Amino acid sequence: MQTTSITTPDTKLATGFSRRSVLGSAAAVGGAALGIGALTAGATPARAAGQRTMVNQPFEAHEIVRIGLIGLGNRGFGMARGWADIPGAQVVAVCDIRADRATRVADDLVARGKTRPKEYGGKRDSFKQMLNREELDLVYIATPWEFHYDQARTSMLAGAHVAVELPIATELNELWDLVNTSEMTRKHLLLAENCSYGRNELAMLKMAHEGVFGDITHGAGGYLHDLRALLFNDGYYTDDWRRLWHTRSTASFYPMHGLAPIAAAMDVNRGDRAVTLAATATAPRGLADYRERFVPRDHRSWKEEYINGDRISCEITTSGGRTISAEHNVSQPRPYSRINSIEGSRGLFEDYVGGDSTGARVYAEPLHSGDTWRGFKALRQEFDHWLWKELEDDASGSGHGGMDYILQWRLIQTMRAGLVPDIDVYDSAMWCSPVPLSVESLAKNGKPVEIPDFTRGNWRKPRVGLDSRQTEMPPVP
Ligand SMILES: NC(=O)c1ccc[n+]([C@@H]2O[C@H](COP(=O)([O-])OP(=O)(O)OC[C@H]3O[C@@H](n4cnc5c(N)ncnc54)[C@H](O)[C@@H]3O)[C@@H](O)[C@H]2O)c1
Repeated sequence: MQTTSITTPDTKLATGFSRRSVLGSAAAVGGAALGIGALTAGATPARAAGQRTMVNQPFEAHEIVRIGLIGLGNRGFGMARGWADIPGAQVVAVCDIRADRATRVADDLVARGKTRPKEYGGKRDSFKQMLNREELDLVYIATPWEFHYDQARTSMLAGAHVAVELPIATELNELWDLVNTSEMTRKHLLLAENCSYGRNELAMLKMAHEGVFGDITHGAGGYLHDLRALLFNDGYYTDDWRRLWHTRSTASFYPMHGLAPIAAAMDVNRGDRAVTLAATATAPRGLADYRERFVPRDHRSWKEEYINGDRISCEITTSGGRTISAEHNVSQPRPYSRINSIEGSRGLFEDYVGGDSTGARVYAEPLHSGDTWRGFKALRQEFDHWLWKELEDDASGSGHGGMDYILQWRLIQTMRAGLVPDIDVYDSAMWCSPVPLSVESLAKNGKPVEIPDFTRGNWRKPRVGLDSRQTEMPPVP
């Protein structure tokens, strides 16, 4: 399936994406566009004229949401069906640098009874042609990480709201540039963080907000997923893009799946603020060991050197005296876990006990006593989020236990009804900031570095986010 080579360092340099920038240099691509220049962790760039906050900014109401998709590999193909199935959403255009993948998705949607979307592809910047020609309300981006920033920024400048797969960008000035572009264009950009809509995560959020755990003091989350077989599978990640990141940088590439729900439960950017991050990295052992045992000697991966630590741990502090541990490890054998645990003055919750999320346990006063863990089932039922009560049947069978569908339904609902999105550009930037900040902290031998206040002071105001009030999906015209 590997027809076009796009991930060699040389072609990347041609797009403005350089190896040095991945290593945490502040001199990456887009900052110059809005005059950001080189940034260190704590610096806050001034707002340009005409730029104002997107905090509490509702979407304009859309009768129908016209969606364009960029990147139609593993993730994009699966999500295309979900987008097309949401009431009042239409996938009107699809784009992949590999044109055959655009055709595959278009064929699939037609086979499922949908109108055929326009196909774009063949070139690295075919997405620009799509953005120029199509009237799009929403662009969804599921390309390799190195393309997210440019594609997201260009989409907002073309007049569309944007949902981006993890991470929205990998450099600090790119994160700032996305914040600034969103504020300037009045277009929302959000991380398509499906795990924020996990059933346990949303129940945990509601319990945190209703005081079940008392004053929250600590949480832990992350992405612990044995990806070794997929990373070395020739047919999976296009042109090896994900494995190659492990040759370029020592960084926490992808902790957001576990970090985002914990940050939401702590009201980060909505009453509290993440202020410092300190990172540690273990030696890189897992990928080389796997290759040694399972990959033939003539495989191209034998030319690679893996430099990313197997486990990158980030300790985050908040202005409210809380701490968050955010972990990343995809290089060692282990059962899957996003950790997902939280504790406070009256109790605690732990997910992924016994290997998966069905083993979640809780202990909270005055309900529980005697040093004995209780199962989470009854409390989950009591604190079940309205989205799950409403959409359980529709979501069943969709990706990642249904949370992909819930994310998609809720985003389309907020767009159609003209509501404030649950996740905004500030949440997205904060959740993705461990990517560059872990590099910066590691370069300083693990010293804490400042996490920027992407809200520029608006974090103090408590406001609604994922713990939303129940509202209806507008009827389809
Ligand atoms: N939220 C989740 O649960 C979840 C799950 C899997 C993947 N992801 C994310 O989705 C993204 C894609 O991952 P994947 O596993 O689908 O990778 P993939 O390699 O299967 O797909 C990437 C696709 O992007 C295309 N592409 C590359 N450059 C392009 C360009 N300039 N224009 C248009 N298309 C381009 C490739 O041809 C390929 O089809 C990643 O960011 C990944 O982290 C998220």
